[in-house]
Amino acid sequence: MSLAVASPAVAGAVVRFRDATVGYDRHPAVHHVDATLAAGSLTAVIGPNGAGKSTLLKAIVGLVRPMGGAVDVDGCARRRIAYLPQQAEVDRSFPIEVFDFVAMGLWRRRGAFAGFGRRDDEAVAAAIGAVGLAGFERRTLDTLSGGQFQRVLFARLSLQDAPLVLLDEPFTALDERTIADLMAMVARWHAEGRTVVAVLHDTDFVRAHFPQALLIARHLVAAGPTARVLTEANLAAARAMTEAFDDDAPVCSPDVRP
Ligand SMILES: Nc1ncnc2c1ncn2[C@@H]1O[C@H](COP(=O)(O)OP(=O)(O)OP(=O)(O)O)[C@@H](O)[C@H]1O
Repeated sequence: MSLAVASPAVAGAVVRFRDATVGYDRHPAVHHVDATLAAGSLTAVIGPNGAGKSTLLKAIVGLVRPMGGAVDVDGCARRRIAYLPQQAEVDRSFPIEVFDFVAMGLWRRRGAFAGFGRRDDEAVAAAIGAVGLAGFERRTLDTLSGGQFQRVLFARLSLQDAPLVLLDEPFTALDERTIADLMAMVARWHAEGRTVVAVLHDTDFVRAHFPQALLIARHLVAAGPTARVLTEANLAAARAMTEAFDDDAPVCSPDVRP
């Protein structure tokens, strides 16, 4: 399997959280976040269950609007962001073949009504081959294993050629080989200059592979170089903050800080 497909350098996007409070039905899930993800950075978002990690990614994509402050993306139109939701949120009962599903990555880039030429077919086949699934082109999604389906999702993401890639728990329930292959793709996107953000739970894995980290527990605990963020003191603070959080708390005033 070859993952070493050369690509030209890409200008990565910049993400800025400016006193951002984001939530649902006027109940904040994550409060007053100030942080910047630099162009070309590779950042892990880490924190306990319910800390607001997925909510932060949805705010970047524009699926959830900030209730206070702002979440700005420079250098990538929101529709061009390559976003991988948690597996549980992806419906694969739709009867579509692997080839056509991966080809949707090109549509995201060019618009649904652009013509499809031979070079596009070759690009789709190459993306499927690059994730080790050559020969699976005509299989329908519902016949794939969980790991194979995740590879298909990565193939589609790679065709989007996006300046900003957001991955929500991309390695959950995968074997070591699949994690290594997909992490190699993430590292390559980073090397190409893209800005990459991944929600992860495994702190050792983050220390080994992610130079930047953002630790949240309903509030921002720390952001910056991973070694300075993932300290025992910060991780304990994150646990304590989540345990203290009251899900039935009244609507947050954007002016009140913790
Ligand atoms: N669609 C929604 N409507 C209402 N509340 C929601 C919605 N999605 C998430 N929440 C709430 O927002 C809070 C943060 O959820 P979020 O999914 O962002 O956490 P997370 O850090 O990604 O958690 P996990 O590690 O368990 O995936 C939780 O209290 C959750 O119940």
